[in-house]
Amino acid sequence: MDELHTYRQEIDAIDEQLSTLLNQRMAVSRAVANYKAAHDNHVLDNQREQEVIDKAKARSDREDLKDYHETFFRQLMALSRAYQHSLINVENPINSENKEYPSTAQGVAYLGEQGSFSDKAAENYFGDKINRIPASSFRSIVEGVIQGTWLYGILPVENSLNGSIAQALDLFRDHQIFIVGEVVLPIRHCLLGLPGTNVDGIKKVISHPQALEQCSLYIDQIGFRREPRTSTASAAAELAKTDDRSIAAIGSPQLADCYPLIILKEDIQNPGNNFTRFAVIRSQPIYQQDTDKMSLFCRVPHVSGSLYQLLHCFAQHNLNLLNLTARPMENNPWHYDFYIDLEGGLHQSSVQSALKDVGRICETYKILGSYRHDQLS
Ligand SMILES: O=C(O)C(=O)C[C@]1(C(=O)O)C=C[C@@H](O)C=C1
Repeated sequence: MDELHTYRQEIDAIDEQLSTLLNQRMAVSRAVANYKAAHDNHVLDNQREQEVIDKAKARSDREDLKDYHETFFRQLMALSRAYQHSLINVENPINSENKEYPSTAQGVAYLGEQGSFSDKAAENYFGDKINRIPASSFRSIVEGVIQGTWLYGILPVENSLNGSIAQALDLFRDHQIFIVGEVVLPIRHCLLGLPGTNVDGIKKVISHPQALEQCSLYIDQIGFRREPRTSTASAAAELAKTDDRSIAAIGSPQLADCYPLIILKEDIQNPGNNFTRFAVIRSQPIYQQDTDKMSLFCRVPHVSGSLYQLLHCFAQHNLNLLNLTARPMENNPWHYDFYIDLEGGLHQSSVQSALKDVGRICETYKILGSYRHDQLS
């Protein structure tokens, strides 16, 4: 028997012990995952990981092995985290019953007033089956849904010309809300005025900043002054209360049905395909077997290559990304979280495998929802 063979026998014996220990360690990690799920704790605990690494380095019997100890335990804990994520995020929702929402909650809250694009999006999604309640801000919609005042909320998340709507994405990241569906609306803007208004006499236009931006070419061509309002519908409501014919509002043609205003000019939006995507949100996720789109927030370690690794794992599992938006972390300047939409539902094995890798790579990640994409998107 040569020397190498003897060494390999020794390594096999050590590996056997390591495998036994790995079984034991992962069993404890599984118990920790259940605890964390029950107590709403994050999987990643940086402080604890540093303690584990420091202790491991101190146990090293040679100075030149300290770094190997560190890497070994870092990897071990990344695997432990991946396992915990797979138990908390993937298995539980699919296998468990979708939880009941609070019985007091009812209706769907949308931004703005009657006739806003959000109102139209809510109508398209729910029809007349459910009350539509106007709300004054994104935050009040999210808080009302979490507190059980409203069953659903509807928020614009992306415009095909202007990109992601950062404020909505940040609320998804920072609150316990989930996306359960989406609506895509073609955005057609018109110029609205009081009856008797002459376009030549208009000096100022009021609307939501997104709408003003979406009509920037027309506004600049005529030379109107722009003034932002909280929504297109609140701009229309404000105009209807005045008798000032030097002001016009910009918004959907439906606003002319809701307020005593007339359409002065139709289709003033910038040329191109202008669609807005709305997310239907709820305080509890709904996981169904026929979903085909998912949204996530991912936080990768702030080191070279980590975002590449994250994207690589979606590519490896043949999953097409539909959106990737970097959002700054509030308490950590120049560091970013990544909002991701991908093609595929949580019930698919390729998605579940990719998410196991995502859990290994990310410091933390959150599944925002698995839902059906709207045909228009
Ligand atoms: O101690 C915990 O909180 C664990 O979840 C266990 C563990 C580990 O595997 O050691 C895993 C993830 C945490 O980031 C820290 C440590």
